[in-house]
Amino acid sequence: MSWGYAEDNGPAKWVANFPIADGPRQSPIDIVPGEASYDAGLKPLSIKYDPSTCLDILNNGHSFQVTFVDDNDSSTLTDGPISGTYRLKQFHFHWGAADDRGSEHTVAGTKYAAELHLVHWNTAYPSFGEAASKPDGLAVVGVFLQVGAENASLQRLLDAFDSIKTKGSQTSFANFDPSTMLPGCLDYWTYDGSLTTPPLLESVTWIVCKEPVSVSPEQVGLQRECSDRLCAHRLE
Ligand SMILES: COCCCN1C=C(N)c2cc(S(N)(=O)=O)sc2S1(=O)=O
Ligand SMILES: [Zn+2]
Repeated sequence: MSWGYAEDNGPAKWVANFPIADGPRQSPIDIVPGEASYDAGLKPLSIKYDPSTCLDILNNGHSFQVTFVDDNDSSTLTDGPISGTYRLKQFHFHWGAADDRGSEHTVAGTKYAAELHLVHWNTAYPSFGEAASKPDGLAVVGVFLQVGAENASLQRLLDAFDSIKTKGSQTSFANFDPSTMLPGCLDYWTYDGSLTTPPLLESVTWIVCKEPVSVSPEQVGLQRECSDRLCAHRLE
């Protein structure tokens, strides 16, 4: 039985096959702004994405994921809390069964409708696979999605959904600029954590944007409706 979000294979059961679930730096967490310390030494994020590195969109069975060419420094994350250059590898979303839940991180207990994760790996290591197991190997930028105005950038992704209905299917997806998914203000919280799904590796510097972006109720509904076909998880 592989991991998922049902009663018999959900987060409470992951520790059986992935003991690191009980580790010291597991994600997601509840971010309590009042308890976060301000670090004047932290720099603003420097994000530079090249749409031509966008490769394909695939249904990995838990969500849909847009993968990028990462054999050069065309799409990178630098500065912020990290040192060195991290390359964009993929982005994906987490959403739930209803508009009032779906995000993985919460802010003082508040859940958002969904959460975007932009996954980058440290070029100090020879490959993504190598980096994924190092304590400073990955940096994931998290963006909360809240229900409101329609998100034109997300619509292009949702339109691509129709061609990846079954688990494991993928289709080419070109010239998408993920920076169109970022909020106007890139203020962030940061902490050392892990992958939020198995293998739960404790290799992620989390960079969670304070400002959410909007999605329309129809778009969240479409994402949810498609999630049945994507056999994506239901957080509750
Ligand atoms: C060699 O590859 C091992 C890890 C591969 N990945 C597996 C995940 N479960 C995963 C979860 C991620 S999340 N939800 O914490 O961003 S990113 C990510 S991932 O880095 O793409
Ligand atoms: Zn994720």
